[in-house]
Formats: sequence, structure tokens, C-alpha cells
Amino acid sequence: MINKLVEKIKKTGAPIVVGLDPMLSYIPQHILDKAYAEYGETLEGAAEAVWQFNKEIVDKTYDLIPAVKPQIAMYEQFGIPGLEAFKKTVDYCKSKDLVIIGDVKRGDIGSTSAAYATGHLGKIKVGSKEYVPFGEDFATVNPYLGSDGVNPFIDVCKEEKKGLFILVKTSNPSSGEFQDRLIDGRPLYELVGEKVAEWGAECMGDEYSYIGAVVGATYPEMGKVLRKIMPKSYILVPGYGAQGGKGKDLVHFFNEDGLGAIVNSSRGIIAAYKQEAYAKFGAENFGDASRAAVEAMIADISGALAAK
Ligand SMILES: O=C(O)c1cc(=O)[nH]c(=O)n1[C@@H]1O[C@H](COP(=O)(O)O)[C@@H](O)[C@H]1O
Repeated sequence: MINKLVEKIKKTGAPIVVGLDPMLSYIPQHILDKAYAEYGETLEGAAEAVWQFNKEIVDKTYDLIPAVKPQIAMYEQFGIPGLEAFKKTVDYCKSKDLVIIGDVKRGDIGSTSAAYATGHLGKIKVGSKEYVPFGEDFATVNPYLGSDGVNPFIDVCKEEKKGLFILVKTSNPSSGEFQDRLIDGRPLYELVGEKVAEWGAECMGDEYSYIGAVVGATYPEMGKVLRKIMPKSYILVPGYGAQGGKGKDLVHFFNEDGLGAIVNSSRGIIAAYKQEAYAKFGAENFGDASRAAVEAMIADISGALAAK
């Protein structure tokens, strides 16, 4: 799957991911009204609105981008109907040939991680039958439990040709509270980065490893150091747009080959119609606003890389 991701990034010229993080407050009234008229003001109604909202954004952007990243919390908040909307979104994106990064941030003791890996990246046997529960291509993984919490994910990736993005340095303001703590004079995130490089060396695709890392756009200096520590790992870079990251901050997350990083924006794309810059589209044409925001993001990042 890493080979497909790299190929699609090359083909689209867009090292970006659209984050499908729907909140009811981003969904235009006409979509909410229609969903509530059909299902009532229920969890089912909310999930239907989420699904219709996602579908329009995917329809308006899929030809420009290599990948999407649905964040499962945004679906789980609507309970079982929300999870059904998550699965529908994954299947629809797959039908559009997009690479799907399941932002699930899992990680537990080995046996539990194995079940998470099966659910999100693998297949489950039920009697004589086999099922694909959620079917994402990549999953985000929290490495805090250590190798035995990560290895079951790696095993499933090897078997299914899937991939991981392991949290190394997160984008949020208090990420340094633990991640920057010095251990033998080195920050913890560097030690985790070294471990990702070690896991990744065993899991190579054609050019890049299918064991990648997450490093926030909001910490460009740390991104520069981590890029060198993990030269063969793709870095998923969240924090662009709504969290303040800009194209010029991101150039050192990329390798000299112009590859090696994929930048996520969620609210900045899916709720673009609410920003002043895209207000002219109006809520009715929110998908066109998202397309324009994707085009602007690609231009910003490619411009910064060209100027590097
Ligand atoms: O793993 C992630 O994707 C992630 C890691 C991180 O360090 N920071 C971070 O923001 N994220 C996710 O990236 C998305 C960012 O959303 P926006 O800030 O709206 O672009 C959310 O889905 C977050 O859960």
C-alpha cells in the first residue's frame, strides 16, 4: 500500500491528505434538514448527514488527492450509526481508488493490539467465512506501550500489505509534556523516531517503508531532525491550516526527492466554506469550496518545495 500511496502522490503532485473529521457544526443546514426529515433528529439522522457531507467532499476532491484520513472519533461520537457512516465512507473512498488512512490511534497490550489490527487492517474469520471489518489501508498507532503493542499491527501489515503511521511527535500544544522529556540527554520523540526507523527497515516497499510516522506541522524544527532519523519512513504531518501550519514550515519534512511526507488538513478543507476566503461559494456549494481549498493547499506546499 505504501507503493500505491507514493505512486498516487507522484501522479497527483499533491503530497496531501484530506482529513474527513465531520462535526455537525460544519455540516450545511440543507444537508441536516434532509437527513433529519428522513431519520428524525436521531443518531441515525446525524450519521446520515455525516455520510452525505463526506460523499460530497470526496466527489469534489478525489481526482486531486492521493488519500483521505477519516478520524474515527468524529464517527464514534454518534455511536453505532456513526461507525456505520465511517465504514460507508471508507468503502466509498475505496471505490474512488483513494488510499485510506484510518486515524484510529490504537495501541494496547499485544493480544488487544492484535484485535485492533484485525479490525482496522486485517480480516476476521467467522466459522468458515472471512470478513473485512473496516478495511482501511493505513492506521495511526500509539507506540507508548512499547514493541509488543506495535508488533501485532506490523504483523497484519506484512500479511495484508497495509501500513502504519506511528505517533512520534504530535502537533498539539502540550505534546512536549512527555514527548520532549530528556532520557540520557535525548528527547523521547527522537528515541521513538529511531525505533520507527528500526521497525521500518524490516518493512520496505519499493522506495519507502510501510511503517511511517506522525510528526506535527506545528514543530518544524523537530520535523527536520526526525526527517534525518527516519529517512525511509513516510511522515504524516497533521497541523496544517486550522492548527497554524503553513507550506513554508513544512519543507524540511520532505526528503531531497520531494517525497517522504504527506500533509493533512481536516477543518481547513472540509469546513472551507465557513472561511472568509471561500465564503463566496456559500453553504450550498460547500464541496466546491473544499475543492478550492485543496487546490490552494497543493499550490502552497508545491510552491514552498520549489523555493527550497
Ligand atoms: O494522527 C493524527 O492524524 C494527528 C496527530 C497529531 O499530532 N495531530 C493531529 O491533529 N492529528 C489529527 O489530524 C487532524 C487535524 O485536524 P485539523 O486541525 O482540523 O486539520 C485531526 O484528525 C487530529 O486528530
